[in-house]
Amino acid sequence: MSAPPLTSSRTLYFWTVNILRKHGVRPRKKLSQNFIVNPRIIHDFLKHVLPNKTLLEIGAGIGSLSYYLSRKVSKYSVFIEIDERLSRICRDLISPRGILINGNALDLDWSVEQVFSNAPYHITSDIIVKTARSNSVEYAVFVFQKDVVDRLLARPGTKEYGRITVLTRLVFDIERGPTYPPVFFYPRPEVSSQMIILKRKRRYDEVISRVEEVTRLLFSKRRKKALKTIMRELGLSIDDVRRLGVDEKARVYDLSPEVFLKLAEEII
Ligand SMILES: C[S@@+](CC[C@H](N)C(=O)[O-])C[C@H]1O[C@@H](n2cnc3c(N)ncnc32)[C@H](O)[C@@H]1O
Repeated sequence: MSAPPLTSSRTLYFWTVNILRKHGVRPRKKLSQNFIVNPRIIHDFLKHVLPNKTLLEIGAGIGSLSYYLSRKVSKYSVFIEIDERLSRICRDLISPRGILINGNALDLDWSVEQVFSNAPYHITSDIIVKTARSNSVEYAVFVFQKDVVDRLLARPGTKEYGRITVLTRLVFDIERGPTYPPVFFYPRPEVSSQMIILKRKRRYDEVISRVEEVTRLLFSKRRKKALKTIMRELGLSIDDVRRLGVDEKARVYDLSPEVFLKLAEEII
């Protein structure tokens, strides 16, 4: 099979549509199958590859990105695709050093150092949590729907701020990448997408696991006064909560990631 052409969006678009047609594949919406048809996204991903580190791509699709990722790393690379119709196509495109697995990425072990994905939108939160929990992963580059990136970077006290923001901010340094309009994908998704780069700054340990538990308990009451909610849900005294720097007037969703970390350390 010919290499995915990166000369123009027109050639990559026709290459993609022709392969899908040749194999009789209709993209499945419920698997978030929106393929990259603009080479700029592939170039942007490739800029971030660390050639001497093991690599995983989640949702390899027909292999447009996998082809290049598998050739850019000198160590082994793994490509996971849930849809058998697509994994058969992708298998022929990745380099002989790459391994293609037909399966659900969420059920498999991610023992690699870097993760790349034009992510299937219906499982973005699961992907972020699994990336955080997989300590071997030092580095991850994702394309998500733009509103997901906004949530990861949201400030306390905003409606986008939530559990996933707290977890991501504690575990990773986060960098916002370029934005891509729907026309960069086939079929076109409804909204724009954005690249995000995550660099691990902290291991997922017992404390971070406790942070997940604390945010689960507290964010179910996100608009309630933080002080009372913490006392009730975590069984801490008013003095303990004040000592941790929780403002009397703050609501749960006003608390910074660092305060959630202190709460987790307090109850461990
Ligand atoms: C947005 S498409 C990206 C396809 C390709 N990497 C590209 O960029 O053109 C997401 C891909 O993830 C696959 N996928 C969806 N859920 C998955 C899962 N749980 N595990 C592995 N792959 C999955 C879909 O079948 C689809 O091919």
